[in-house]
Amino acid sequence: MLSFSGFLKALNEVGRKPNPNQQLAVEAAKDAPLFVVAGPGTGKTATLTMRMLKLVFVDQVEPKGILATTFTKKAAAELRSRVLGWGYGVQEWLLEHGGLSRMDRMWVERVDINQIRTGTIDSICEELLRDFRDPGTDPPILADEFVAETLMLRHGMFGASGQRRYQDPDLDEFLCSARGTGRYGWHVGSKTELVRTMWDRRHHDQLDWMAWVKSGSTKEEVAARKVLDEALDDYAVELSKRLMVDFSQLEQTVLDRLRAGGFKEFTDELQVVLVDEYQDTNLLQESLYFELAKRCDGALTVVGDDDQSLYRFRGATVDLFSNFASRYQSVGGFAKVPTPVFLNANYRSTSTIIGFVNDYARLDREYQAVRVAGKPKLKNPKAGEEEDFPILGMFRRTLDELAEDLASFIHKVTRGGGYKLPDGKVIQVDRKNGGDVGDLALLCSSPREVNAAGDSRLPMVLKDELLAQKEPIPTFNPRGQDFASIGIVQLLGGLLLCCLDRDGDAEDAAGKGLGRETRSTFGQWATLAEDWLKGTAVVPRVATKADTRLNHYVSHWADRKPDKSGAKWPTYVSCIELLYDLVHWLPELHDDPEGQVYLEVFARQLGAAEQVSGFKAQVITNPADAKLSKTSVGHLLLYFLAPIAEGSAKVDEELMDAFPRDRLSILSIHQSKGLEFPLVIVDVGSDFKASSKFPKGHFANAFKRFPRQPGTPHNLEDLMRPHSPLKTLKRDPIDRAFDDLFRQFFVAFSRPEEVLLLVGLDGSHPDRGTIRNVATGWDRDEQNHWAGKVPFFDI
Ligand SMILES: Nc1ncnc2c1ncn2[C@@H]1O[C@H](COP(=O)(O)OP(=O)(O)OP(=O)(O)O)[C@@H](O)[C@H]1O
Repeated sequence: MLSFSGFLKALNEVGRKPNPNQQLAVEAAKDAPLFVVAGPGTGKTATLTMRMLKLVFVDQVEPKGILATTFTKKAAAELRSRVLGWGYGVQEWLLEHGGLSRMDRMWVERVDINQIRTGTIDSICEELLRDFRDPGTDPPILADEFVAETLMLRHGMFGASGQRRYQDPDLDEFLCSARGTGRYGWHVGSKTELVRTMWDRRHHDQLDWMAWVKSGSTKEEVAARKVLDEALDDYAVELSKRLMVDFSQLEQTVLDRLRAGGFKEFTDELQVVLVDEYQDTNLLQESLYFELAKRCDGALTVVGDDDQSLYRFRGATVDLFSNFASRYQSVGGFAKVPTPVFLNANYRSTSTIIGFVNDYARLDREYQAVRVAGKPKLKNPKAGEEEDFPILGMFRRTLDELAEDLASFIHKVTRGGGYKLPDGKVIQVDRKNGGDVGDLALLCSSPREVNAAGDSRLPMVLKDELLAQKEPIPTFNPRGQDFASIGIVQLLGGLLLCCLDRDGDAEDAAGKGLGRETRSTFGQWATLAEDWLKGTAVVPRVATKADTRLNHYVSHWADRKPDKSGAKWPTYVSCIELLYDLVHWLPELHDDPEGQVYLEVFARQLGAAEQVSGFKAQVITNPADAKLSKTSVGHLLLYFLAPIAEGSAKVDEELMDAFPRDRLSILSIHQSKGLEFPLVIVDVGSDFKASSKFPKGHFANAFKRFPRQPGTPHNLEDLMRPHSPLKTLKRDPIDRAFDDLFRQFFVAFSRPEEVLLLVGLDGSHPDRGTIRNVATGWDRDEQNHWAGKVPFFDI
């Protein structure tokens, strides 16, 4: 058997060397349970990869006996590429220079690294259902986000028989109070999203659903829970009619089958399970992992960082990670004790940034209670070797001043001669070596361009300022606006309506299934498109003008008349053809990176319509059967265009996993998880104005900086957990809201490699303002730790 030192040598030769703590995790015995607590940039993926390769080459575990999961498709792809890249490298080196015994050589020669199973938990579950199905059965079809959202909207919220549950006053009140943030932006799309979150939690928290449904405390609440239950039932029925499962059902199905002794071929081979990003695991997933671990003698490695848990709103339960060691025994039922391993050498950031992040994590005394005990500080393995800039702060009196100065800073750094600090150091992207604006990112709690009152926020004002620079710098922020309110989206929607249903017949026929608001939105879109076609309307941020050929195209479509004489309009046309024909005339949707994302939403929603509607997104033109023709178009309105108009189909984070190099990306902090940039700008307080106009005790935007009330995820936890095996949380919901804000800024502050710039208005400056804000040094006891000793350099 190859020795561990022989393996390390091979790893070294391909340029990889675990540090001492990483080595503890890599070297641990095959069946040792491991609890790896890994701070930002400390080589989680690298360590997991090295451990898997050690299992194969040293312990001679069959690759197909190894299962590794991570949180996003992108992270899973990165893990796979490292396993294969490093794995083949090690294999080759061992065969050429490893001095292997005959037996070891036979093993190394035949082993196929490619058989290691890696993926997200969902992709693995899907794979299991596909690869290990009972003879004669088909695996279920996976309903993606767009399909699930559409079915919940059309059949859950509207109701298959036109119940219009979204208008039910009891349900409305119940949902709105669970949401807890008032009625701004409260429409059928946001209701559907919340109902889907509850559906997910029902599974994620392994709820006793019927007990929950019956547990309302007032007459109205009991009624509301009943309507909700019916909505979820209808949704489930629609999925099952189509032989579909959504993500929650997928995991539940696999868990049930595992518990019943299923997937035997797979579980007989399984030897080790490894899980990345375990801090964002939910109870359903924990149950799955424990169930899998039971099949391999408890050989479970989990890796994560409680400080970076951000997905409470999707049912993540950070305590499952923090308390892993005890849960492994008490819930998993294993006798072994997991070995804790702490990874704290941060390879990403400069010493100054690492120091700042360390202090930040320790700033709030209360927060320490929920951090993993014994967690060491991050340290810099290459301290002193690199250029180190101070943390920077840019705080201004007004939003306009801030945006102007920030745009000028960004211009200097990326297009000009650099930004010079008083000590002579210059901050500048390295354009000769491919550096560009994409080396910078602006992280905000929300990338929205306008606030609830309709006023411009930093992403909007900065965008305009950047375009006004000597060399204009475009931004990339596809989530800046409500999808349905974007000009090009409305125009494309309107053109589709003009082609599909110019006289509104199909809309009238579909009438009951469409809300009044939806029909009025359709009307606005169609008018916009018609005026634009005539040249009498401009569409915001659309430079293209309509030409006669497009006018022709739309007329022919609307009349279902081919433009070649003698030709016959086809009986069946797939709507995707229409979509791409129209897009041809709108370069904004293929040349512009934001436009490409918008087009992807249309394409995905059309894909969903194709899967869920009886007409498979076909437009039928049959003069002998006008009703059928109308119904086929009606289905496109219901399943393709209405979800867009109703705010239910939108840009989700998965649609934008690559960022253009020549634009400034504006990201939510959630989206930045797992990413790194040379220079990161964090908006810590551009939304918060201190004004004498505000009455004392006015807490504008408090939930984003110093919560006075719990947020939606905390409300949902309190509402649902009493009926979950997880039981009611002991920690106060406001404390949980604070904990989450500290985690959010911990993630933001740990993204940069070289430069961290905090920006905000003077009211948030620790010395100049009094606005309570956990991102600028305040703890929850209202003490400002940064006052008088500001940890950044003001520019
Ligand atoms: N032992 C090591 N020696 C040198 N460099 C290392 C070592 N371990 C990791 N690195 C480097 O550190 C960087 C971060 O590693 P990796 O991508 O594995 O981190 P991560 O912990 O998964 O990141 P995060 O969780 O913050 O997204 C990479 O550039 C990687 O090559």
